[in-house]
Amino acid sequence: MDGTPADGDGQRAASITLDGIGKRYPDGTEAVRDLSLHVDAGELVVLIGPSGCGKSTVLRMINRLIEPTSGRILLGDSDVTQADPVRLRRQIGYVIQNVGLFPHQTVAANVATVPRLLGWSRDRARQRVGELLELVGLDPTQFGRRYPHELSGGQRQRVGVARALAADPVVLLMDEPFSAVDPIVRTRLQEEFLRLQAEVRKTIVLVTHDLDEAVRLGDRIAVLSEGGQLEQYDSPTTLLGSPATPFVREFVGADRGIRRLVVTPVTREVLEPLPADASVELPVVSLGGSAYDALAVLLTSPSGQAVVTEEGRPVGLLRRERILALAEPSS
Ligand SMILES: Nc1ncnc2c1ncn2[C@@H]1O[C@H](COP(=O)(O)OP(=O)(O)OP(=O)(O)O)[C@@H](O)[C@H]1O
Repeated sequence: MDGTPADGDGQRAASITLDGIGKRYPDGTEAVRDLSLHVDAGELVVLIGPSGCGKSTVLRMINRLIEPTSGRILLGDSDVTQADPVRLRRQIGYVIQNVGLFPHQTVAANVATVPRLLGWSRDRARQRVGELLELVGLDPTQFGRRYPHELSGGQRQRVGVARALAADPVVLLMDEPFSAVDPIVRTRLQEEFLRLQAEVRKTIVLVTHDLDEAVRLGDRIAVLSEGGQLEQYDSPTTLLGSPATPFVREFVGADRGIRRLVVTPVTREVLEPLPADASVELPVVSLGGSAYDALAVLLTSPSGQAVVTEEGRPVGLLRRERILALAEPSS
């Protein structure tokens, strides 16, 4: 986009402002009514809500695969409804559930799709493809020449992400990007994706059905109900700790306390001093690791205790009850 803000690292990311957007389909279905939402540059926001609440419609309005019938959408301070849609889409990466790779093109050619459309030289495109495949954890010499059917589901998904990042977009839109792979691969892809995001710091809007995924990935989560109504827009911890409406309370469910542990770190506040006779047999938990991982360790500790370490040095004792108390809903 012209006038797109660049951050200090020279990487580009634009804020997104949805200003009272609405979509009424030609058959009269009002998929989204008057939704306003702001996503900061470099932020990862997850849209979640029951099937049919309008998540995909919202996402596709941002890159104008669907035209809004009311309201404005700004990238940075430019109105996307005034932009040329084809040019706009080249500036916005888009990743969908089954990736949509071109089956008769190699991985390298798939990733180079947008750079080619933008008229990059062959050398520049080739170099970029190499960088991106490395970035998503695929060896370019090994995978660049393969065809999509020669990859696993998780590898295809990584190629999809690499392709979406190819032309250094200001925004990345992801519609259920990890839901087509099995749960173990999904968790690994999510972890890799968080590492990738820490590096590229794109503004990302991600749609999912999976609350655990939303909690793991989102800087903020927007919970939508029918008609794209915004029920709550908050950090995962606040959402799980203080659901704003009965709808959200029901949506996040009775086990929200346990979910909250995923995004709660083990801090010094929950530690007790290590007794002088602390058994060397106690399992070990890392300071700053998630309370959820700590609970997994504590559940297998016969005494319900673990030693907490920082950079390998013991710094305190953690009891199972302290972690369970963190899971108690505050409301
Ligand atoms: N082209 C269309 N014409 C008419 N109605 C549509 C069209 N596309 C979507 N809808 C309707 O708009 C509403 C929102 O659909 P949308 O796909 O945005 O929801 P969603 O939250 O992404 O759903 P899911 O989670 O099931 O993918 C639904 O009632 C859907 O039936």
